[in-house]
Amino acid sequence: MKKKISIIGVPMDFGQTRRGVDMGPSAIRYANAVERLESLHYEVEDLGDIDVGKRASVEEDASEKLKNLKAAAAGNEKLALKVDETVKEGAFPLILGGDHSIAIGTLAGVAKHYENLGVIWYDAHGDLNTGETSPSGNIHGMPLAVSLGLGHSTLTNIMGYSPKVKPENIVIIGARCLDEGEKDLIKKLGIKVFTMHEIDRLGMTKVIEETIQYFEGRADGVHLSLDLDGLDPIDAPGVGTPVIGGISYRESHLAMEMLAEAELITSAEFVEVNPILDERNKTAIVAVELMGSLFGEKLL
Ligand SMILES: NC(=[NH2+])NCCC[C@H](N)C(=O)O
Ligand SMILES: [Mn+2]
Ligand SMILES: [Mn+2]
Repeated sequence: MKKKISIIGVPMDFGQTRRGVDMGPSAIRYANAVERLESLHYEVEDLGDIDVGKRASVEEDASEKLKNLKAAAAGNEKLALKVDETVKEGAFPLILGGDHSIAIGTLAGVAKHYENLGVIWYDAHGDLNTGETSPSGNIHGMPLAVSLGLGHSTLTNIMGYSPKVKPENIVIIGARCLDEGEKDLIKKLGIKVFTMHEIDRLGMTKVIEETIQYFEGRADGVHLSLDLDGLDPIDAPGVGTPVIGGISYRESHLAMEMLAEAELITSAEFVEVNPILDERNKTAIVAVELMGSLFGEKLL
């Protein structure tokens, strides 16, 4: 039977302050995401974009540290409902961002269908901040904490349950920029992290082998949350918070190919593509190429 992939775009930019990341879903579609997956013999349904509203349409509380909190929460509520529907239907949810705050909605919609949802957080950052530890107030730096049940209740309560994931079911890959509070939380909760140091030292093959092993017998599904800034800015320049010294294009393909072979991933999102900061849509094109590998594309 042909597996069905349901694509959901989320033109969200409330989670940070740079403009343009709301155009990420369009840029990824223009890079032929649907055609690419269809060529791999999947049934692909593009459900269009979630209506996240305009910046000025919601009145925000001026004393709130979390920027655009109400607007971000409302958009994520809608996304969570849509994702929930696609999982119920038996389709593979593939979410196109948008800034990384959308992982709050994605995980809210996915995690209720699993006893022990695993999460691979492919990212230069930990996104483990709360209002107390965040240096910026940007919600895109908080989604993993929120999914652990930490942070503002407006966000943790989305879909009416919390936490969405357990610390022992998370693997972070590509970290090279962590705030102090995030480092403390990682140590306190014992979250598994492959920093760039481990990737250099072990090689990506070993990193993904260990990741797959780690989830064996532990997780009943695994969500891949891929922030394009996990890659080196040379390969993925169109992101709002680039950090040099990242995962290479080749290493990323290898990672996706190994995950495809292991048939581990049950939902995925590709986030932080900002066409305004990009070079000739390069970052969106890389995202689509990685999707190809994740869904089993091979040269021969
Ligand atoms: N999804 C991202 N690109 N997150 C970047 C977060 C940067 C920084 N740690 C912050 O909390 O503001
Ligand atoms: Mn990041
Ligand atoms: Mn991120």
